[in-house]
Amino acid sequence: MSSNIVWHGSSVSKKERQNKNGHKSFVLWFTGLSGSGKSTLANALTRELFEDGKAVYVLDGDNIRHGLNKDLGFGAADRKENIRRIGETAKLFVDAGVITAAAFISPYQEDRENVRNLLEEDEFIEVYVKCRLETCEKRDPKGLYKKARDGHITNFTGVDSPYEEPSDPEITIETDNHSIEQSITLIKTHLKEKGLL
Ligand SMILES: Nc1ncnc2c1ncn2[C@@H]1O[C@H](COP(=O)(O)OS(=O)(=O)O)[C@@H](OP(=O)(O)O)[C@H]1O
Ligand SMILES: Nc1ncnc2c1ncn2[C@@H]1O[C@H](COP(=O)(O)OP(=O)(O)O)[C@@H](O)[C@H]1O
Repeated sequence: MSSNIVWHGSSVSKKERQNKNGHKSFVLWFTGLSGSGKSTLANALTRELFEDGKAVYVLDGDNIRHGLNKDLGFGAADRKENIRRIGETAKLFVDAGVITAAAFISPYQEDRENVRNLLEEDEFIEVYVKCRLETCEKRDPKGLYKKARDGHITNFTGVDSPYEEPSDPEITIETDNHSIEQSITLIKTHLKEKGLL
């Protein structure tokens, strides 16, 4: 919709920022059902990387929906716009030299692929936080599944709104079977193998 706009180059490049920080910048995109463990893993990993001197930030669904995306709901079009804006935000963080952990249900494969395509190769690492609906519902950390089953919330992912599993994620964590510590180790091992840590 915008016209008559011209891109301005930056006086400090992404590479220079990465060199100053002493590491590459990229997005770890945690996707999965509500209660699967996205926020827990994003925050635990970020804490460890922060202690290790890395520049890190977490973008989290609940938090972003308090501010930047407070105008969006949970219908398919709004979820798409939610992920589009987060993708653009994550790209800015990567440009700023920051390791960015994004924790969003992001239920649609196409929307996740659009974010991947915004970034360079190796800058988007899809982490499928895989967990059986039954387990997520048992955990129900915010009581939302109960509300959805009782009909107080509609369009709830896994109940009356779809979740499309990633077809080829870089990392799959099965939080039914792995502890939080094991899950973090799996992610760090992948990042080291790829030369990102
Ligand atoms: N209808 C419905 N469906 C799913 N989730 C709901 C809904 N209503 C509120 N919530 C709460 O919002 C969090 C999900 O926001 P996201 O921005 O990650 O969702 S999405 O990516 O746009 O699908 C989600 O957070 P997590 O539980 O951390 O996934 C819920 O706390
Ligand atoms: N391996 C694991 N990884 C992440 N969370 C786990 C794991 N095992 C159990 N949990 C628990 O599951 C819950 C996940 O909640 P949360 O991180 O808010 O999920 P989400 O952000 O996907 O909605 C937390 O109470 C967490 O302690």
